[in-house]
Amino acid sequence: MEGLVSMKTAPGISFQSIPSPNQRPNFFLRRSMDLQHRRFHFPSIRAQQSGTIFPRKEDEEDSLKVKEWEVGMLQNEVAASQGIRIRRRPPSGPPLHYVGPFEFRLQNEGNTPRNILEEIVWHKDVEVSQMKEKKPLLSLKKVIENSPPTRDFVGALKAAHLQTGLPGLIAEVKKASPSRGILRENFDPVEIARAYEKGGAACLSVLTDEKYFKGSFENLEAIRNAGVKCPLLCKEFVIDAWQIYYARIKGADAILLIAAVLPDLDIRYMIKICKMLGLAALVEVHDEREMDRVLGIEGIELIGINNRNLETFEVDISNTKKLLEGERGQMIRKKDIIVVGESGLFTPDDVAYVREAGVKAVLVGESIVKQSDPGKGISGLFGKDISL
Ligand SMILES: O=P(O)(O)OC[C@@H](O)[C@@H](O)c1c[nH]c2ccccc12
Repeated sequence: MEGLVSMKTAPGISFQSIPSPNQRPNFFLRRSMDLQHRRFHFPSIRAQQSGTIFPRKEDEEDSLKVKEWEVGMLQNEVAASQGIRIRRRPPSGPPLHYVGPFEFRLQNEGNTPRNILEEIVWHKDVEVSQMKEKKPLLSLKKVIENSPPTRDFVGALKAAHLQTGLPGLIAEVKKASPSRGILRENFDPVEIARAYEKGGAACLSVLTDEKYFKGSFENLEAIRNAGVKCPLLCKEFVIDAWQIYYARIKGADAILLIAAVLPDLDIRYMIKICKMLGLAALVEVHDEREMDRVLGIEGIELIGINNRNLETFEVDISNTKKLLEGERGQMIRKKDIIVVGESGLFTPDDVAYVREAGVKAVLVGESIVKQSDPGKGISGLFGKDISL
C-alpha cells in the first residue's frame, strides 16, 4: 500500500515549489492529477510482470520520470500556443515504458538547442533542480520570515525620473555576456556597485547567472551586505518559482521575468509570488506579440523592452520606439506602467531617443561597466552629471 500512497503524493513537477494549493495553476494540476490517476489504475508492465499489482521502487521512479516528461511536454505545448519558441526542456523523447499521446510528434526533434536563449534555459532547468534538492522551498520560506524588508524598486525609479526629468537609471553589474565576452577583467562587484550609486544610479541590476554571464548570487548578496542603498534587481533566467524565493533571500528587491521564456500562466503566478514576497517584477518583452501578451496580464507595474534579441543577439534601439507606438503606448500610459528601455544604450543621443519614445527608466550594462570608473561612465552616458 505504501507504494501507492507515495505515488499519489510524489514530487517531481516544477509546480512543486508552489506556496499553497489554492494558488496553483489549475490546468497543470488537473492534468497532472489525471496522469497520476491513470497510473494508479494501470500498474506498469514491469509491475505486472513482477507478479504484483503494486509498483516497485523502480516502477515508481519510472513513473515519476514519465510524469516529469509529460508535464514538460505540456508546458512546451502551452508555450508554443502563445508564440513562445523557447522550449523549456530538451525533447529527449519519452522515458522507458511511455505509451502516451505525444510520442509521434517527437520523432524528428533533435536534442540540440535552437539558439542561445534555449541553451541557457535548458541548462538552468538542470541547475535549478539541483539547487532545489539542496535547499528545498520550505527551508527558504523559513529564512524569508526573518529577512529584512525589501526596498522600493519602482518608487526609486519614479523618484529619479521626477527629480531629473531623465529616465531613472538601472545600472548593471555585468562581467560578461555570451554575445560580448568578458566586458571587464578586473571585476569587483561591490566596488562597481558603489561607483554606480555614487554616479547617480537609481537602482542596480546584478547578473546572477554563472555559466553564461559570469555572475553569481554571491555578488548579489555581497552588494546587499556592503551597505549599498539602491534597490537591487536580480538578473536571472527564471523558469521556476523557487528561484524567486532564493533571490529574495540573497537580497533582491526586484526580479526579471522574461516573456520569451515564460507562458502567461507562469507570469501571472510568479507576479503573485513577487507581490507576496515584496519584490517588484520587471517583465521583459522583445516584440509586439510579447508586449500584447504582457499588457493582458493584471498587476504589472514594470515592463522592460529589450533592444537585444536574445535568440540572435541583434541589437536595435528603435525596437523600444516601435513597441511604444500607437495603442500600445496609450494602454501603457493608461495603466501607469513604467517602461524600461533595455540594452544597447551607449550615448546621450541613445538615452534621449528612448526617452522621447516614452521610457521612464533605462537599463544599461556594457557602456558603463567598461569604463575604468563606472560612475564617470554614467555622466558620459547621460552627457551630464546626474549624481546631484
Ligand atoms: O549591456 P547592455 O547592452 O547595456 O544591456 C544591459 C541589459 O539590458 C542586458 O544585460 C539584458 C537585458 N535583458 C537581459 C536578460 C538576460 C540577460 C541580460 C539581459
